[in-house]
Amino acid sequence: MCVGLDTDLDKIPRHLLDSEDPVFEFNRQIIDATHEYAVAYKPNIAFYEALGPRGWESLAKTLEYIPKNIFTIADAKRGDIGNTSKLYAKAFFETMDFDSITVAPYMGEDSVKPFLEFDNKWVILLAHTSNVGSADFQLIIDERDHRPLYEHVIIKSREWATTDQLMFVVGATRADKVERIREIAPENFFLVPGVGAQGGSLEEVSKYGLNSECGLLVNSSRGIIYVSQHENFAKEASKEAAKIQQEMARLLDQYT
Ligand SMILES: O=C(O)c1cc(=O)[nH]c(=O)n1[C@@H]1O[C@H](COP(=O)(O)O)[C@@H](O)[C@H]1O
Repeated sequence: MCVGLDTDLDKIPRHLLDSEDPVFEFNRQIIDATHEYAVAYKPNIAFYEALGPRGWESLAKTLEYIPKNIFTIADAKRGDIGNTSKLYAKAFFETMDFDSITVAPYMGEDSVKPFLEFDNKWVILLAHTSNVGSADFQLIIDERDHRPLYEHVIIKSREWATTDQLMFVVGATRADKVERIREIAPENFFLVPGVGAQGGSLEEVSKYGLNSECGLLVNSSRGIIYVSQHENFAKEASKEAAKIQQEMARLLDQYT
């Protein structure tokens, strides 16, 4: 399970607003409360960027606070011409020591490759996303081979990277696609957002998406971190994280 740190000053419990760095204070308590159930944390960079320099500071402190054995994802959805991507990669892999970053594939090979040039770092490429707009481009069928565009993204990008540096974003909201995606990317890990607040089915995703290494990193952000607005919010988040993690363990047993 991956806990999404989509920390929004308008949504965190009010009493935290009196602390010196409310975003970090919220994240600190969430991390303390959930780390025994999580294998990854995914701060969504937009939530920090929106706050300007103090947001970047909260992000840096949060990254430093996450236990070192837990995988970190900079959910930044970057990707640009080669020399720019190189600096995005440097920003998230060197200046900040994230283990991975979400990358948009739209600009193609030279925009993705700079992220793959770092040892022990991962690219998480958007393949089939969880939002309604995913249908606008990702589902367009290529008449030459009748494949939707997102399948081309997966097939092509697998030529650029080994399976231990490339994951794909596969939204939970269209579980019907997961079986097919697992066929064309049997070994890659999938980052699966869209359970919880967006309504995706963990059961369906597990049924079709699990592989012998597990292969699924299931993210929930709002469904865990905003489960309570009260002073004991972290305890409630912990209970919710435990519940989801136990459900995942059950599904892992059932489907592998
Ligand atoms: O790359 C992502 O993480 C992502 C891809 C996608 O297809 N859908 C999606 O919701 N996400 C992110 O996953 C998180 C989902 O948040 P919740 O819906 O609150 O669990 C947000 O940070 C989204 O930006």
